[in-house]
This record gives sequence, structure tokens and C-alpha cells, in this order.
Amino acid sequence: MNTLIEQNKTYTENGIVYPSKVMLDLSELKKVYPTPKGDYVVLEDLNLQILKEEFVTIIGHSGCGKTTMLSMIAGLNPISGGNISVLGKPVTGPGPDRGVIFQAPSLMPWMTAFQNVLLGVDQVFPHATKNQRHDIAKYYLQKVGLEKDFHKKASELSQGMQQRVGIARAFAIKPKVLLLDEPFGMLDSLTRGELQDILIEIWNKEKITAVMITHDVDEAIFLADRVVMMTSGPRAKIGDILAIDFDRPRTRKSVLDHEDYYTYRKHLIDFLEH
Ligand SMILES: Nc1ncnc2c1ncn2[C@@H]1O[C@H](COP(=O)(O)OP(=O)(O)OP(=O)(O)O)[C@@H](O)[C@H]1O
Repeated sequence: MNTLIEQNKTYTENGIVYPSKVMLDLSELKKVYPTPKGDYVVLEDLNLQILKEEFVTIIGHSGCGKTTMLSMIAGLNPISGGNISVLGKPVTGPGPDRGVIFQAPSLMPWMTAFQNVLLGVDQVFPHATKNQRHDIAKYYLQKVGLEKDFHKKASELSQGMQQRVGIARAFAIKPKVLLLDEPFGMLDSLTRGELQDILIEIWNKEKITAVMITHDVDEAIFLADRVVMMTSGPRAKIGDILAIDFDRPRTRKSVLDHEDYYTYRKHLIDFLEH
């Protein structure tokens, strides 16, 4: 039996002591935005632990503070109170241990798909040889299905293709934690499904800890080990957590056919409607 999981400490299972399983620890997290009408407390007393190799999706009403939380984990938005740590190390700013995929991938439009991915690889692996760095960029572009489009400029790529580059770029820097802010929100449902499959295929292989915001309940269930529900703001916190106990690898059909699928779905929709 798993008896204890604590940040920076060990946990014991069947009497054996193991290193901590916690990758990401959010403790008593608080965020205040100053506004002309006074301070706006977006998040307060927010506590969440995410384990190594876990895929967590975050849902909550628009404006509750999901992006605020993710951007603080990314180190792009200062913390007003509490702590965030990655493997026990406090987050004080952005770093290569955390990769981010936004809704719009913000590529350099004049650069090719290959150059866009290489940009991050060059920064994170300055001591690798040029050939090694090129191989990393090519490997991930192939993984996202862009082998024929390496040398197209970002400005010549469709939105779906640009997001493929965004996914390749994020995985190519080999982060410990991947943070995804509604990465498929702007895509049609077919492309969305394709990119979900690509994302989960690479994640299955690399087992990076992933935290993804989505507004889509089906996407939240399909991808996640746990779905984290945030309460509505102000002073939003974690309202509920639902463990998704489906085997991996998953297919859309196996998930939809599973007897627990509609129970999970109802749980999430009930939370969002109350
Ligand atoms: N820089 C800022 N200054 C003041 N208020 C802000 C700032 N950024 C966000 N907010 C406010 O904080 C709240 C949370 O915003 P946030 O973007 O984190 O929510 P969200 O849950 O990601 O929303 P959505 O689902 O619509 O993307 C909102 O009320 C927003 O207006």
C-alpha cells in the first residue's frame, strides 16, 4: 500500500522506501493582480501535487485563473504567495525544465519549421554537436508528421501545422514538465483529434509530466490520468480531482466504449454546472 507521498521526502510501499514521486508541487499558491479598483485575488490557498510521468488536465470556468496558474508554473508570471517547485526546486523564472505549448504557437514567421525547432534546441543543448542538434530537431518534426515540410517557412504553414511545430519545439528541448494552455483550442475537430493522438503518442514514449488546460471535457478525459477541477474565481482553488482509470495506450473508441466513461463525464459536467 502506498502510505505517504511528500515533496522532497520518501514514500513507502510494502515496507520499501522509495524517492518522492512528486514532480510538481504547488503549495498555498496565491495570485493577486493589482487593478484600478484595488487588488484582485485570482487564486488563493491553491494546493496541488503532480507526480512524475503523470498527465493532468485542468478544467474550470473561463476566467477562473487556469492560465494564471500555468504561467506561474512556467515562471512567466510572478507568484504573490505560497510556492511552486519542480523536483523540490522553487520556480523563480522560466527554465528549460519546463516546456510550454500555447494556443497559438508564436513561431518566428520568417524561419522554417526546422529553424524554429532548432532555435530552442540550440539554446538548451549548446554543448551538443551541430549534427546532434539537427537530429533532435528532425526527429521531433518527423514525430509530428512534418517530415515533408521541414523547410517551409512558418508563415506558409496552416494553423494545425504550426501547432505541430509548436509540439515538436516543446518536446525537442526535453523538458521535465510540459505545460499546455488549450493547445488545440483554435483547431477544427479533425485536426484536434489528430494532434491529440500525436501528443499522447510522444508522451507515452517520453513520459514527461504534462499539465494541460482544456475547455473540452472529452479531451480532458481522453488524455488524463487525473482531471483537476478549479473552482470559479475570485480566490479560485482546486475544487475536485477525478482519477481516470483507463489503461494506456488508449484509443478514442476504447475510451468511449468503457463503462466508466459516462460516469466520468457526468462528474465533470456536474462540477462545471454547479
Ligand atoms: N495581467 C492581469 N491583470 C489583471 N487581471 C488579470 C490579468 N491577467 C488575468 N487577469 C484576470 O484574472 C482572472 C483569471 O484570468 P486567466 O486568464 O488566468 O483565467 P482562465 O481561467 O485561464 O480563463 P480562460 O479559460 O478564459 O482562458 C480573469 O478575471 C482575468 O481577467
